[in-house]
Amino acid sequence: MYKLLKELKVDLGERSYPIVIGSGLLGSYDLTPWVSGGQVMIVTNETVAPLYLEKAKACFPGKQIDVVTLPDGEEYKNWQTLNLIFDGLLEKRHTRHTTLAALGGGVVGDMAGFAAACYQRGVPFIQIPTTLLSQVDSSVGGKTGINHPLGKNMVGAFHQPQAVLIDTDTLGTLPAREVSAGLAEVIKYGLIRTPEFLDWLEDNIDALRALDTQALGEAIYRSCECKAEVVSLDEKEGGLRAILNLGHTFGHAIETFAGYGNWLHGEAVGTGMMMAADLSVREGHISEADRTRADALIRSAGLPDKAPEGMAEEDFLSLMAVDKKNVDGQIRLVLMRALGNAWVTADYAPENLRATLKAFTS
Ligand SMILES: NC(=O)c1ccc[n+]([C@@H]2O[C@H](COP(=O)([O-])OP(=O)(O)OC[C@H]3O[C@@H](n4cnc5c(N)ncnc54)[C@H](O)[C@@H]3O)[C@@H](O)[C@H]2O)c1
Ligand SMILES: O=C(O)C(=O)C[C@@H](O)[C@H](O)[C@H](O)COP(=O)(O)O
Ligand SMILES: [Zn+2]
Repeated sequence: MYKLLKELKVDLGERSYPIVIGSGLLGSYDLTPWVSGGQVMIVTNETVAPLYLEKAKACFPGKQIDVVTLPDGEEYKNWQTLNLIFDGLLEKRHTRHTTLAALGGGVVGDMAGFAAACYQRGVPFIQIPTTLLSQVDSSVGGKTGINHPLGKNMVGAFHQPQAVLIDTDTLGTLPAREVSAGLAEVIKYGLIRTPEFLDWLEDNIDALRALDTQALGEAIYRSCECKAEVVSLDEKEGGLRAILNLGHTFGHAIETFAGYGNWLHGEAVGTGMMMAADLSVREGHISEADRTRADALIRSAGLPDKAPEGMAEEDFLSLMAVDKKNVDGQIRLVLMRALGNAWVTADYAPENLRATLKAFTS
């Protein structure tokens, strides 16, 4: 039997949905109340399927269950792979009353969610995230999509899930590097909106890296609570939601430069947050001591602190020029006024941005 740890709600009126957090959920938690028709298509990948597919199937008793198994990797978050989902849906005669279920990390979740947004003009989907990063971030909030060779997440849709089912037991099989990547997004919540969470993270970072179940449950809950609140206030990133992009303008440039493969999303975001902290110091918003504190926490999570070898200032500037937050050709960045207080702005000195880029490139 499962053990429920917490339940949260993303409050979006008729599109509201629960985030259920617990252990032993896969295999025993009944997800059929969130399935309106008789068909379910589980979208997963070749790494996750052997680990959790059979258990996931047991969450849909009485339903016709089909499966699409995608190749594994950020480099497959593209049109060709997305098409495999549509192929599977059509081959198995799934109608507009089907429900998709994303079983895997953020790559599977973003692609299955986008497929759900598009298939027969939109069908419901459920998120069953199995990485730390997807449990604390990508499964919540309805951003779905794929990458383009010229820019990260450039094609996509807002499409909210019916429910998010987080089984913390799945983290037991997650490689250490992926745990560190997930911690980048966890730290992000402390830096953008919840300073007291930063204190907690400093005390618990070693326990988190060691996969201490109690610490993980708490970090997942507090992260989802912060994300659910921000998304509930600003579903489609009219303003506030952009703070969830702390470190991402730099980070997405790194991922695109690296060809979506060598750098994990969380690693790029970790370095990107250090770059945002650096620029926040240069702009006179936070102190050198604040920056040192943020950097120490990011490093203690096992994250890199320099841009990829061979990536130059000009590479950053040309890749950041296509960022989705840009307005009228101006690069908008998420900066910090204090640790735990972020906002999006185009109001910074270009020479300070250049100095930041110089400091992180070799
Ligand atoms: N939609 C959003 O709001 C949002 C938020 C953050 C990130 N993202 C996106 O999420 C993606 C990154 O997600 P990710 O970090 O989960 O990467 P991922 O989906 O590539 O998963 C990381 C690796 O872990 C494997 N894996 C998954 N679950 C496992 C488990 N329980 N045990 C062992 N291995 C497991 C995967 O197969 C993969 O090899 C990026 O594409 C990023 O852009 C989206
Ligand atoms: O949910 C959001 O909003 C975020 O920005 C969360 C980010 O961690 C995530 O990486 C997201 O996919 C980035 O979105 P994008 O719009 O910058 O592509
Ligand atoms: Zn992210």
